[in-house]
Amino acid sequence: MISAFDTATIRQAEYDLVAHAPLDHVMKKAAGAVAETCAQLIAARDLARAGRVVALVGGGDNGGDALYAVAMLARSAIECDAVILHAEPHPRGCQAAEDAGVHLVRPDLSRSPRAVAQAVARTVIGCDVIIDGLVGTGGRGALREPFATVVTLVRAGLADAGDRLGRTRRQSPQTGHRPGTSERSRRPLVVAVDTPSGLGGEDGSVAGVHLPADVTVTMGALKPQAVLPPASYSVGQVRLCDLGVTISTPERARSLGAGDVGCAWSVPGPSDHKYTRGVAQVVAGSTEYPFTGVMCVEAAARTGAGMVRYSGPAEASLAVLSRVPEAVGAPGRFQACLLGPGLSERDDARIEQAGELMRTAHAANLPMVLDAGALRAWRRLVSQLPGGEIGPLAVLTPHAGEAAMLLTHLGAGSQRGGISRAEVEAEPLRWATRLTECTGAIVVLKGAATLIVAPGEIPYVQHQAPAWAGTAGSGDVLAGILVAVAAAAQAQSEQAGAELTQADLARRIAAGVWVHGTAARLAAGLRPDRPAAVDALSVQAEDVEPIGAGAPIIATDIIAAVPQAIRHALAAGPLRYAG
Ligand SMILES: NC(=O)C1=CN([C@@H]2O[C@H](COP(=O)(O)OP(=O)(O)OC[C@H]3O[C@@H](n4cnc5c(N)ncnc54)[C@H](O)[C@@H]3O)[C@@H](O)[C@H]2O)[C@@H](O)CC1
Ligand SMILES: [K+]
Repeated sequence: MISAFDTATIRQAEYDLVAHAPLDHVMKKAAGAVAETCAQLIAARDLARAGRVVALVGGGDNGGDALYAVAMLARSAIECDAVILHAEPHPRGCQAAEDAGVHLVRPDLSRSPRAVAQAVARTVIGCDVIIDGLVGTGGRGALREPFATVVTLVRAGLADAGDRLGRTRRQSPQTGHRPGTSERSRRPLVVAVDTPSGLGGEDGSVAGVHLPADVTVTMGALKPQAVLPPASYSVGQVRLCDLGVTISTPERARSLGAGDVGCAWSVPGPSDHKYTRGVAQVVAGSTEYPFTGVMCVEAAARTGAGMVRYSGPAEASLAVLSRVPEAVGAPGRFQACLLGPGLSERDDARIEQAGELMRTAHAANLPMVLDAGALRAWRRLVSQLPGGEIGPLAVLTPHAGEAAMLLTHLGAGSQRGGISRAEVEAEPLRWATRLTECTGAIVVLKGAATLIVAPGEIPYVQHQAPAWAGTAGSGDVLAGILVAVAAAAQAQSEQAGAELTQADLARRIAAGVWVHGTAARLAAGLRPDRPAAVDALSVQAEDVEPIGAGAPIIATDIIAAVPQAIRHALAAGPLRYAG
């Protein structure tokens, strides 16, 4: 499990720590982790020269960490510059850097932000690693000048360096030149100290310009921006430097790893059969989108449902049964239902069928997953339920556009108008939480990082899915996985004679999201675990997964990889006891 805490909580824990240990001692430990990361990244570049590091230094202890880090690197014969961008930089850090032979660059801070930024850009050219020590946990609000312009110019330079490299690669057929690994990685890598400067929102929102990192070496504990989107899209690989702080307050957000999923997963024992493993009922597809159900049903079956029942248009039933002959067309007992993929609001017969199953599930307190068409038909479907309440075991799976539509419909926006998709994308945690408050349901807000939020619970955020997973049908596969997970959870509770709780269901749903993302990674040719290496300080440079790593996939590739993803989770989970 990866846990992220509020910045103020972590700062307090660090204060408590430095009350018992000298601050410089703690800072040197932090700086040591930054220096080690830089040295490893440079070593992996396989350079004929020693390598060069440039630190961008602000006025606080974040800048102090950066100064101590370059001091350590300079002592191991790496060429280092430190660009001092504050009138009063950390004095002992400056001294340490100077003593170690670091070249201190002091742009004239009385000049325009652009002139200062150009001085920075000149220093950065040709370096291998940029250490971002402008602002850390002491940052307040959007970056001020000259940092904002410095960051803008450095970002532009990095993008340009990437483009030039791309052109070289495209030219290779004419020149016969094949860029090697070291050339591929010629763009300077950015190592953020504690957090990329400019990212400070406690809810993952991003205000103003920031410097995205390839690796973030974070101190003490993970900050919210390390896991919460959209900020988390800019932290790169996160490495935790364990300072030995103790935090007893609840997390701001958590992410399940393979071992947690292995623990949460229902596995069949010798006395199990299809009904005790969970029967999933799927209502998907319509005359407009007849074949959506194929993906939902196959995904549910491959996730390990004991049985999958399917209701949909006649032509779709044939397609479902030809692909998954194990599916059952006849209605009957079920433990969780999935309503909505490929469901058209104009298909009255199908909406009526979905409504009937929803009433059955609601009356029996069974989990139900509401996706796509069922979210669009919210008013018609939910108004049929007693009190118009969907219940705690409902799982809503909107993407940002659907969440905006639903929030608008529920009147969750401002007085003047509804919520836009862009607003949800800018503050996904805020709006997922709002949606869960309005409905009482578990909300799975889909995106590059998917949030799983239940009322009053610590939100889960899962980052496994590569960008290639954003493809037609991927959401249908997720919905199929989730209904199988929900059916298994319900079946297990029935066996134990206990009520399935919303908190338990939310955790299992997060595990289902992990399986979907991990299956997509495997399908795309990536290794199952995203190299987040949060507690390993032995990173290899190839662990820094570049944007766009992997290869294109289609939704059915994800389904095919589901069993392998589950196998990986179970292998990382506990050895179960038969008793
Ligand atoms: N306190 C501790 O126990 C430890 C702190 N450490 C480091 O210290 C950092 C926190 O240090 P500080 O509290 O000095 O704070 P920071 O260094 O994060 O930020 C303070 C500096 O940034 C400026 N600043 C704040 N908001 C700004 C904005 N929006 N635009 C431009 N400048 C802005 C302030 O004027 C000040 O100069 C951590 O992020 C971490 O890197 C680590 O060394 C570990 C131990
Ligand atoms: K920073």
